[in-house]
Amino acid sequence: MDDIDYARYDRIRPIRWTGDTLELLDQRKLPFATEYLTCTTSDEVASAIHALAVRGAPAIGIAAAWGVVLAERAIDATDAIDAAAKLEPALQRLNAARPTAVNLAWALGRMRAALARAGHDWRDALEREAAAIDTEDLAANRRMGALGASLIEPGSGVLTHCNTGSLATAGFGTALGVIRAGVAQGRIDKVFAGETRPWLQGARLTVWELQQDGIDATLIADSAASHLMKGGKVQWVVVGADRICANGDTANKIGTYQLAIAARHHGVGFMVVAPSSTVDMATASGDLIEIEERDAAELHSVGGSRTVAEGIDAWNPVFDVTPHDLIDAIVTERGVIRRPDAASMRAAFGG
Ligand SMILES: CSC[C@H](O)[C@@H](O)C(=O)COP(=O)(O)O
Repeated sequence: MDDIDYARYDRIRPIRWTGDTLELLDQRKLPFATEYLTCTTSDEVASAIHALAVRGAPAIGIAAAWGVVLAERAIDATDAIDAAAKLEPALQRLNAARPTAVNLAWALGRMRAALARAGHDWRDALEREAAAIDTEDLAANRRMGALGASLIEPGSGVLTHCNTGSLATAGFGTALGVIRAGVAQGRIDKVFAGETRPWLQGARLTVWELQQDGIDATLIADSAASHLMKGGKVQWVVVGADRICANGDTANKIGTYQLAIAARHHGVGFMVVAPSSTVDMATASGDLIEIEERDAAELHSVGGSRTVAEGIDAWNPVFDVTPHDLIDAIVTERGVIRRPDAASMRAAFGG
């Protein structure tokens, strides 16, 4: 199953820990400038998450974990218990940076737990935990790539949405990892990527990432997706997730829900690919997920140039929820759940 040369996908590193600082590849400037933002405090990391300098559910969890290490460097504490109390305000500010992707709260929960277990070496324990979160995410992505690709018949076309690649994760990607594996194995002949308005993660990031790998991808306007499916050009829609609930309902980038509806209408498969850190068994269904709403200014302009008359109102929810019954497969590093529902999710993840 593992016949993939992973090293060729290692070129893009969105998150670099230097030992003293956290360097984040500034995704607001891609694809035309490759610049790293240097964070020396946890509040700088929280701001970078909020401003989308670093984005993508797994990546914001990893960045936040390193943010806790930066917070640890700034405090004096007598022991791990004292440190936990002193670090908590910084953890809460990191947690508040973005609401929808559960990976952020999950990573901070792991950092709290690591501190609670630690002895006198609590500073090293926090650094080891952040590194483990990073390493485990890369391993999960590689595993999901192989599992997800195995569902795709040779000669298929796929459509993806937003950016779920190296930029959104520790490397290789979630949905984009499946696409990379599927192309490497000769299963996928054709890749389409939606622009992903308004922030254009697909147009600015996904097709650029695939170009770095030498994988041809065709960009489409988000509004061209149903027409593409009707023409029989894609057999699977492959997307990531920001939060998967206990019944399989899945929050992902705005526009995902309408892709799932169109896919079902056209007999196209719909696959969600995300690490188990994106699974939230404490949230029963998608109705309970807080959907982030961002500034209307993201809709008023394109590339910094105003496109909308002054005085026009705009509504900018940046995620939506795909009901579980529109999902054909959820792929995590723990395996594939076909036609997910509360029972199959419980069987896979407990709770
Ligand atoms: C692998 S990241 C999770 C999602 O699949 C991704 O597409 C997404 O929605 C990210 O949202 P973003 O707002 O760019 O952080």
